Amino acid sequence: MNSDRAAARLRVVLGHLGCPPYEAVIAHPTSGAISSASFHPQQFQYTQNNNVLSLEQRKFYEENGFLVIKNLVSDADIERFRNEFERLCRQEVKPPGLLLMKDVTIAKSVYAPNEKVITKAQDFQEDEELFRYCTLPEILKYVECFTGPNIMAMHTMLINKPPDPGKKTSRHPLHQDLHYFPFRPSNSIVCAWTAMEHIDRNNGCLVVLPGTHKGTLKPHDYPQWEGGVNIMYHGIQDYDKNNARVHLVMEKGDTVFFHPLLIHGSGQNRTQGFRKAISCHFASSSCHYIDVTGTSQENIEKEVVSIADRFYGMKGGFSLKDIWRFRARLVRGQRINL
Ligand SMILES: CCCCCCCCCCCCCC(=O)SCCNC(=O)CCNC(=O)[C@H](O)C(C)(C)COP(=O)(O)OP(=O)(O)OC[C@H]1O[C@@H](n2cnc3c(N)ncnc32)[C@H](O)[C@@H]1OP(=O)(O)O
Ligand SMILES: Nc1ncnc2c1ncn2[C@@H]1O[C@H](COP(=O)(O)OP(=O)(O)OP(=O)(O)O)[C@@H](O)[C@H]1O
Ligand SMILES: O=C(O)CCC(=O)C(=O)O
Ligand SMILES: [Fe+2]
Ligand SMILES: [Mg+2]
Repeated sequence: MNSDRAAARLRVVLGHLGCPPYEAVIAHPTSGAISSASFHPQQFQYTQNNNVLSLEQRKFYEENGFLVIKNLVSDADIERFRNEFERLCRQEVKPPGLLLMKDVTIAKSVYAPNEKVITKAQDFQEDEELFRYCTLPEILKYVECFTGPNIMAMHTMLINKPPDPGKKTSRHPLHQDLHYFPFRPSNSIVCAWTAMEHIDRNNGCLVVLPGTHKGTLKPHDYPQWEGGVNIMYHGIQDYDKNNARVHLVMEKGDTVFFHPLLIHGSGQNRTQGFRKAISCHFASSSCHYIDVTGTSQENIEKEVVSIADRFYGMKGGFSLKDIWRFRARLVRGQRINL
């Protein structure tokens, strides 16, 4: 009997015995009941055993490489992130390490320090108000399902996708986030991305290729786009065009958790609003750094190191690993390797 059928049968049997539903049985592994592990030997590769995800949710992530949790972050918190982002853009506060990035088209036209020129605020680990996002118990509860108990916040972003300036530069090409990360194993890394308003295809929602997390890391480079491409927006050149693209329509507060090998991107913003999302990449602190020399990640390492040289004045001697170690923050449990 295959394990799906076994699980279905168990549910029927337990139902007859008046036992709680299958998920609840998983929640009490010490009660002497049969745990999910004994039913799915080696079946779960991308999620950890705990009692947070339902069997359905676990299977969905295992199969697809992402999971949307509706209404996870409160309106009040999102309002706070929005206000803080505006303060950062007006440069009323300047937390150390924060990178304010402009859209390539906008950077070359006007400049005034306000939220209409900033495409992305990155590395807000020293901004107490925004970094709250990475410590929200409702976020970490899910993150733990992928990373286990020792959790580092590795990379933070508030994305403020501008109305497309007419050159399609507001798009983010299809990519795998792992391309940017010099640490492994990939299954212990997860991105949390929360919609700060209603997001659909009109304002450039996330687009995912379900199941691509089961593949390998692909070579990335700048796409050949006529209108220009933002710095470091590398894309995959040769992904399977037959792969179904799924557009994630999300409401304010909805949060998607996704695997760093999942191929994703975002389309152009055809509205006049600045489409906002906040995100953090988390990793188990027991992950280890790798040397990317001689791999497809060498091109991004060179770019990151040169920006860090310029930004932090780290003249020479610093590796990608040093840059990551310096920006990473522990959010739960113990700091081990990272
Ligand atoms: C320490 C770094 C760690 C990063 C880790 C990344 C991991 C990511 C992992 C997660 C996965 C995430 C996946 C991702 O998200 S990948 C995207 C990640 N992007 C970045 O990290 C970008 C970081 N941005 C910056 O550092 C600054 O904004 C830069 C240095 C770019 C400009 O700085 P600043 O604003 O102070 O500079 P300026 O106004 O004096 O202009 C200087 C020159 O630069 C030109 N210019 C400006 N903007 C852009 C642009 N957008 N595209 C192309 N060019 C641009 C500008 O026209 C001018 O050129 P020119 O007129 O002289 O020719
Ligand atoms: N033909 C294509 N070849 C390569 N990448 C594409 C192609 N079409 C879209 N993409 C990329 O896929 C992502 C989303 O595509 P999507 O089709 O949603 O956006 P769009 O083309 O900007 O807008 P729309 O199709 O809604 O008019 C973006 O990252 C975009 O860069
Ligand atoms: O457009 C977005 O919000 C997501 C962009 C993205 O995937 C990234 O920055 O890694
Ligand atoms: Fe990404
Ligand atoms: Mg399209």
